[in-house]
Amino acid sequence: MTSIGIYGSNGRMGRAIATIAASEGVIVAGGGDAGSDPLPVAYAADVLVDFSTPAALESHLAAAAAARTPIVIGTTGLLNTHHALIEQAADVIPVLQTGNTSLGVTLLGVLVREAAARLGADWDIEIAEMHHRHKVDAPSGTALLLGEAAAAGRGTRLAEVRVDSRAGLVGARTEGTIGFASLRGGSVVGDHNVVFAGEGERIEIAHRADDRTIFARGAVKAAVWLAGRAPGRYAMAEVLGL
Ligand SMILES: NC(=O)C1=CN([C@@H]2O[C@H](COP(=O)(O)OP(=O)(O)OC[C@H]3O[C@@H](n4cnc5c(N)ncnc54)[C@H](OP(=O)(O)O)[C@@H]3O)[C@@H](O)[C@H]2O)C=CC1
Ligand SMILES: O=C(O)C1=N[C@H](C(=O)O)C[C@H](O)C1
Repeated sequence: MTSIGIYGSNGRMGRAIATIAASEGVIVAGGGDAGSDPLPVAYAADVLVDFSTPAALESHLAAAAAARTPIVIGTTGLLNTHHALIEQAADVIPVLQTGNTSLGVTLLGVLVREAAARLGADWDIEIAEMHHRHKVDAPSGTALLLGEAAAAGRGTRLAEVRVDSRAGLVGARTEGTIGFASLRGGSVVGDHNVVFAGEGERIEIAHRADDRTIFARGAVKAAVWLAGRAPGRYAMAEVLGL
């Protein structure tokens, strides 16, 4: 039976993950939150899940690497420096990082990549997301994941074509860019809409999360799947067999 340690255990996601773990016979070996030492739980658990804050990621990765414990990272708002630390950690432990652990969004990423690959660069790609009023990062990790998928479908890197927001006299749209728009309000769990806008027609592919259970279920599944793997980077699509 797999045991997990939860970084961000008192948060919205941490609590949802503990509930799903209990219902699936996965043991919660411990948790960590602001101000706690991440090392004891890293040694106590078979695998760690991190749904906390980017500022804590470095210490969580260091603890996971010291204890040689695999880690699933769901925390969003990550910078290039965090991604570099994740790459380093993956030399010694299995790491799975994703902006969205749900089955629906993981499949959406595959569909978006495929659509972007088949449609010409004259089809403009825009990604809109809406989340609850408490969310602190924008664009959402999911929107960025979908943007990466679209960029990959076009054979480019998101960093080269990303436009985060528009306000004022910004000029006409540059062909090949991928635009993002973020809305915040109420209790919205997570809505994402990818728009492919062509001349005279438009394709929209959307995902709506009704409940955090979908992320928690994916996180627990990923954790169980990751335990005992060789060091390296892994993807949610592998966990789900997509
Ligand atoms: N990948 C995915 O599928 C999903 C990712 N997320 C992401 O997960 C993250 C958490 O979301 P959510 O649960 O809603 O956020 P919450 O604000 O509800 O929870 C954050 C948790 O992180 C803890 N925390 C804060 N600072 C530290 C620290 N230094 N060390 C350890 N823990 C710390 C908080 O502890 P304390 O209460 O003590 O401050 C709290 O328990 C966000 O980045 C969010 O975008 C969310 C949903 C799905
Ligand atoms: O903060 C959230 O709530 C969510 N965060 C993730 C993101 O940034 O995409 C996943 C989900 O949309 C909910």
